[in-house]
Amino acid sequence: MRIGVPTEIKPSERRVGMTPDGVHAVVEAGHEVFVQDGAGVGSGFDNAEYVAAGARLGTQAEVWDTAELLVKVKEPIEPEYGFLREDLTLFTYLHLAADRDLTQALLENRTRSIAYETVRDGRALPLLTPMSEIAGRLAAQAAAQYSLHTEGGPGILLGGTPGVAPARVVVLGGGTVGTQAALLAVGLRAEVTILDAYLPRVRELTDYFGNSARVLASNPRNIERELEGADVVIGSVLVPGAAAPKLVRREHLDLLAPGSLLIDVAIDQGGCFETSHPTTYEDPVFEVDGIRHYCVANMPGAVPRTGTASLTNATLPFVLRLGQGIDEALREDRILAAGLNTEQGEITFQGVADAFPDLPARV
Ligand SMILES: NC(=O)C1=CN([C@@H]2O[C@H](COP(=O)(O)OP(=O)(O)OC[C@H]3O[C@@H](n4cnc5c(N)ncnc54)[C@H](O)[C@@H]3O)[C@@H](O)[C@H]2O)C=CC1
Ligand SMILES: CC(=O)C(=O)O
Repeated sequence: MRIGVPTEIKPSERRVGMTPDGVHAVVEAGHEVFVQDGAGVGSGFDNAEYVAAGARLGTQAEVWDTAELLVKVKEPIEPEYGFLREDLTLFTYLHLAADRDLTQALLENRTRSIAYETVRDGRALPLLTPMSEIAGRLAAQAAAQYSLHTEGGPGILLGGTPGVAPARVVVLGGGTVGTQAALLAVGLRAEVTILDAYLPRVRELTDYFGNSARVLASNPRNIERELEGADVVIGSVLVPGAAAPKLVRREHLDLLAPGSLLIDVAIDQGGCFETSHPTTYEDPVFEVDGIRHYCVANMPGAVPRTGTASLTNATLPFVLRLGQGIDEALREDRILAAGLNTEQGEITFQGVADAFPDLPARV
């Protein structure tokens, strides 16, 4: 199969769809891999490493136009829509429920798309998890950074100091992002509360964190009580593939401590705070009613060396499976089939169909 790996062009995105080691494994399996000239540089891989692994190098147009399967990191952005076509399968993060324009472009061009974030094995999301692990850790780092006076924050050390109380960090959604964010915040000695709506997860988190963090069932009253006086709120809920539920509304902002920070990691699915909108690393923070919002939609893009290696570890077995025949893989592999979001001009994923009831769907 002809497999393409283009350069990511989203602002501040330096990850790439495959490491040279990944390319080597795919070439060994008998496939042709076309990597865009310079695609790996931002992740620390130069052209020579890809060529040594068996890839051919090409321009953006050559890579997109020749690929049967295009392995990316981020969703195509507007300048890439012109490359979409019917005999192309996209394998990448898509977050379509939050992106009407891209959904329409995929449908109009009849492109088949498999979204990493909805590939699903029971409750596990094997291709979202590696980037969620990174984003969760980065969320705690961002909380520490943007609490500094020098970064426009209130001048709080998350862990406090002997005799001075630590910051209160509230984590909404205790899945992969939430757990990693809480772990680092606990490590910094902040006072951490995690809320999750799924009771078996609440039990797991309670056992896991012991006395180091409070774990509560998520409901509107518990959320309101925890927002009161919070210094940092990390939004990390997910209903896989669907638009994120808005758990914090504008009127809740008054409950927070002055100068506090909302970090909406779930922004890629539309965000779980009513006042959020996506930002990039070029201008990550904005203010609403005196409350700063950090809503970077590609947080792992800042750690491309870690991110690209971690992503390839997870995607490679699925790329090899698709390489054996995309139709067959989607028919026989229910984990991979859960990732199918669009095909032949129709939405094929329930959460995306629910977000855009006026667009053609087959779910
Ligand atoms: N901004 C970025 O760069 C990145 C964003 N993400 C996003 O972060 C979000 C979280 O991802 P994961 O942690 O991997 O998901 P996950 O599925 O591991 O965890 C989500 C948790 O939210 C809980 N939940 C669902 N509804 C809830 C509610 N109403 N109240 C409280 N908890 C609720 C679920 O029970 C689950 O435990 C996703 O939207 C994901 O796409 C992930 C990586 C990077
Ligand atoms: C999950 C995702 O969209 C990202 O890592 O950028």
